[in-house]
Amino acid sequence: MEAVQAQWGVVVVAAGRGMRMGTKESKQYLLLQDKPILVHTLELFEGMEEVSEIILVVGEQDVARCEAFVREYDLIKVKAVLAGGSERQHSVRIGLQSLGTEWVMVHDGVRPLVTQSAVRSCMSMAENVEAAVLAVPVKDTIKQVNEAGVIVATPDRRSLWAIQTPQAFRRSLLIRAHEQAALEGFLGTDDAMVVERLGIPVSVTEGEYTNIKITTPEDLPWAAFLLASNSKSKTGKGEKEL
Ligand SMILES: Nc1ccn([C@@H]2O[C@H](COP(=O)(O)OP(=O)(O)OP(=O)(O)O)[C@@H](O)[C@H]2O)c(=O)n1
Ligand SMILES: C[C@](O)(CO)[C@H](O)COP(=O)(O)O
Repeated sequence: MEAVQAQWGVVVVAAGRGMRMGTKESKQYLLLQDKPILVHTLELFEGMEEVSEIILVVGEQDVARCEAFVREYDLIKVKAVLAGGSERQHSVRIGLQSLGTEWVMVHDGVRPLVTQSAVRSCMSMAENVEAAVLAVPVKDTIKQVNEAGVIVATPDRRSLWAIQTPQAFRRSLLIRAHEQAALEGFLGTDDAMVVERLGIPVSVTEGEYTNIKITTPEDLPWAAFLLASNSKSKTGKGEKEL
């Protein structure tokens, strides 16, 4: 992997309500090791020398408490905490408008387990090709199923990847793609989609299966376990158990 050359900005989107998690508190504020999931995510980017600014996008009702987190956890790279939109894509667009760097990543606030080395691979790839996303090859056989619950197709697994964040782009490209999508009323579930539809290639960088998006209740114990394993490997205490 080539070294990352540029200084990067990150939009961390965390304005969702977490309907699939079903908790009263939005999932990004649930605690793991006594710290909100969102703070774990922010600290990962705060600690990277290639990252110079972070824009945090949250629910309107959560702006004040997130500004308090920024102070409490000394997140000096967080330049603004903004109120997001009704869809993830709207939240990204709002965040992008406030970033000043030539290169940007978009990351889900609820993916706290991404590693700095995976982020670096993605940035490095994007600096070469303009647009790159982290992803992992799917391990299961995937079926397309109709409304009656009957299998209608089995796509070739060798071409299937599960897409993660961060997703990394030259900022001007991503802004143009989002403006076009907004103009045409296109709504996708990730940022690669808004770029792909312009006919611009987006490259996949192989990431890690542990970069889970905390989405449903069974993800929480798994995330807690992974976080504990990360802390152990950092201190060297977990080697025997592995
Ligand atoms: N209007 C929205 C919707 C989602 N997100 C963020 O996008 C990320 C990925 O979305 P997802 O896991 O789908 O989160 P939620 O929308 O909160 O979950 P759900 O779909 O279960 O309601 C999350 O960090 C979420 O907070 C956002 O910033 N603005
Ligand atoms: C961007 C993303 O994390 C890629 O997997 C995901 O698409 C966003 O969340 P959702 O679960 O699709 O709403």
